[in-house]
Amino acid sequence: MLRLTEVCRVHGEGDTAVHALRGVSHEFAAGSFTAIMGPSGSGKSTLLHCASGLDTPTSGTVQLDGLELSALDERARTELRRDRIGFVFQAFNLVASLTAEQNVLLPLRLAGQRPPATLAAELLAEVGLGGLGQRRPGQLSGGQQQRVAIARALAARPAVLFADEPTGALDTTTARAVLDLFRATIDTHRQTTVMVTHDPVAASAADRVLVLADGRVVDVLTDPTPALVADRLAGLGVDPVGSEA
Ligand SMILES: Nc1ncnc2c1ncn2[C@@H]1O[C@H](COP(=O)(O)OP(=O)(O)OP(=O)(O)O)[C@@H](O)[C@H]1O
Repeated sequence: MLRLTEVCRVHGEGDTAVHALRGVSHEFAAGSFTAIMGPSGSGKSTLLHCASGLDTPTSGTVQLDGLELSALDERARTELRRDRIGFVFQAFNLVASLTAEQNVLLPLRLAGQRPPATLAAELLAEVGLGGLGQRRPGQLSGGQQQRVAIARALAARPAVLFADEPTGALDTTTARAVLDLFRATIDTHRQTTVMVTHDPVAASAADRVLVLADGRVVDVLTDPTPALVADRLAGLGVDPVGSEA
């Protein structure tokens, strides 16, 4: 389980200090799928970075399965990110010169492991890309590239998967397929999944939606529908369609 307790993050000091998070507490149950929403500047990225150990809270704690991230030194935190946490980004971040299979195995290889030759093909088959393992990113569609990125993120069988606008660069149908893939992999592997999104439709694929405003959790929506999410955001002055970058 991933637990945030009174997490605050202040950028800068004195007059120019920005309070990006102002005491966020939340438990992300093992195997749950949570979307993070909120107006621009409300602290979504900062929350993702603090929860994943990429950034350190100014105060408060982040615990993954009882292990407190801020108590670890930088090296131990890097190892924890590598072994227990997966990341998926809007821009896919694949290496253009490598094949899909090589991209999927790259993090494991960089960690000094020698994964079995069949692992990449298995992971790619799992995300619906069986037979495309020898293609390079430039020979794949956007949705297929995001599937490669998801297979790569899942290669180490992480406890938590963080996704930052994973459908932001995809058309509606492809986005839906990627969200369905998240759900299928959660059902199979039970990885806790946390996704930042501006899209109420994407958010409604999650079990619950955490709504941030001005660095605080102002709402938690369970069994979200696109209409409910859009309505809640409109109440915060956000135009969900207009805010979709
Ligand atoms: N490195 C930084 N230095 C100073 N201020 C920062 C830094 N990173 C973020 N901030 C500020 O912290 C606040 C929260 O930023 P954050 O990026 O977490 O918001 P967000 O909800 O992800 O926004 P968006 O939807 O626009 O991506 C903003 O006011 C932002 O300007």
